[in-house]
Amino acid sequence: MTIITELTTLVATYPVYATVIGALAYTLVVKKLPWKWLNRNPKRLPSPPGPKGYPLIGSVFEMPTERSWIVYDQWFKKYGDMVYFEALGQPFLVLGSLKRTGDLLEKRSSKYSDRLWLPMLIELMESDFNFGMLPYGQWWRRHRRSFKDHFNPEAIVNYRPIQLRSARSFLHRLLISPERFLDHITHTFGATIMSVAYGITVKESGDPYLATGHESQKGAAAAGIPGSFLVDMVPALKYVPSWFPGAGFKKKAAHWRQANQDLARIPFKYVEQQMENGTAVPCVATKLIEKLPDKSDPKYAEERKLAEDVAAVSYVGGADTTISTVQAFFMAMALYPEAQKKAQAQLDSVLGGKRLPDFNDRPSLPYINAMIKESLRWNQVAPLAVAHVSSEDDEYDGYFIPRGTIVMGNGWTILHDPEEFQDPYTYNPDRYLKDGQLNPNVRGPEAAAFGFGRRLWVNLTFGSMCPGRHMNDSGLYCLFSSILSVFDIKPPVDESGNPVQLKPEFTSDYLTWLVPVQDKDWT
Ligand code: HEM
Repeated sequence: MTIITELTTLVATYPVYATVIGALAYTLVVKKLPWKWLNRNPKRLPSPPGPKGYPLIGSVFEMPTERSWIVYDQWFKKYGDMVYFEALGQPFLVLGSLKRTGDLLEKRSSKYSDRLWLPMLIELMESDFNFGMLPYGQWWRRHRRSFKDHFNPEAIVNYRPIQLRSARSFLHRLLISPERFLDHITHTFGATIMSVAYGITVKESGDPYLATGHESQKGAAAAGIPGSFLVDMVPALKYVPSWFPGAGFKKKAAHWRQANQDLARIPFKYVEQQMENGTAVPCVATKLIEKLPDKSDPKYAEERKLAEDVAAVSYVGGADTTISTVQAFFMAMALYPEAQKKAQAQLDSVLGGKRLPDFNDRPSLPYINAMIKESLRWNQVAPLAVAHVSSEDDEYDGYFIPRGTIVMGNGWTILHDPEEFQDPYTYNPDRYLKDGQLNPNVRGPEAAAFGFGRRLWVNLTFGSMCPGRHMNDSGLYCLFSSILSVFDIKPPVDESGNPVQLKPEFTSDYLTWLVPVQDKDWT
């Protein structure tokens, strides 16, 4: 039998193999390569500089799998501040300066604002409630508009009492069990968001809402990196049944799908019931539910889904990012006692050692404000932000960039540029201050810490994209100022009582974590 006959028999006998082989062929031959064959680059413009790779497979073996932002940073030194490569026919473009992110992700945002469609994350795990994953379009825009109503700079002022209460309860927990500070950080931010979004007061430990949230976040971290699952490269694999050898991803997807559904649906349903009983605590969800049309309205189901999504996304967008920043802050305080002392001296002079800080003190605490900036820069939580995808062929600076290119701004490179941030690996809040006040002429980390491009609605000058950054900012202020007004943060000591030499190492995940923080039991 020839190989063709063998293949035909196999395919006829086992439709699953037919799906897998067909899907692979479609992906490699039809989907990934046509721009080269169809005349989409009539001027024969070159691709931007970058590793050339091998025919067909491209740079698949050079593509970094660990701490990719550092590898891309080295590539910028070799190829310039814009690096292009292909892997298995998929084009990638990594941008290493604010000029490049500004030119493409902001000025040409109509062409560069799409998202990757990751079948594992979005379809199989049903993470589409997180509008950060949705493609650019009307459905995404409606989510963003609604989210903005609840998390814009004016709206978040209403959440200050919750943030203050959470910060004070954090201090209490820290006093009782300082060695469990990592658990306390996690609990504090989960509790704050559950209270803001759903008016729910979580349990002191073993809370089921927080456990579900953590499980959902784990799924997003695992499936959020393009290429982590083969089904992202070969979408038709999603039809493979879960009993099929090698289809373990389907079981994982089912587990995380359940967590996502529980996260989005259970607390929202709880609030609906509380509202019916007249016992609901005012929160984002109550406001969203109040605005829903009548149940008999044909638009009700769609509007309710949108409301459910918007309440839930505050957890997935806000918890891990902020928690990781606070963990890094603890490390920075232990490593840089001078910075800690300066902050404490300022707190003492404002509070007189008699009370805890509140939001009215913020203008008098420029050093704390500088610490927030430096904490976002020093350990950048999302070094490559969230990947954008180009939705049209484009010509830029004499180069051809095909539609479907995955475009990433390397925020880490931008925020560790020694020209802009002297001695960039040192935690130094003073870099943002002049005569004791925030210096408006120094670039803040907001320019690159929160992503890039037009998927934002406020403050175009920052080019910031994360719509939760105001909430994040007030949460960090509240916590940093509260902790340093009553605690000293020091490195742990060894058996002889000597301070342990700490080394800040960060993981290589989609969001970075201090090693080994991400291995802890988070519930
Ligand atoms: C240190 C804290 C945070 C960091 C570093 C961060 C970072 C980011 C980044 C890099 C993006 C994607 C930007 C891009 O596409 O280029 C993003 C999007 C988003 N963030 Fe944040 N974030 C933080 C806190 C928060 C908080 C507290 C919330 C919610 C209360 C939030 C909600 C969101 C949402 C909903 C999106 C999706 C926006 C969209 O696609 O239109 N984030 N964030």
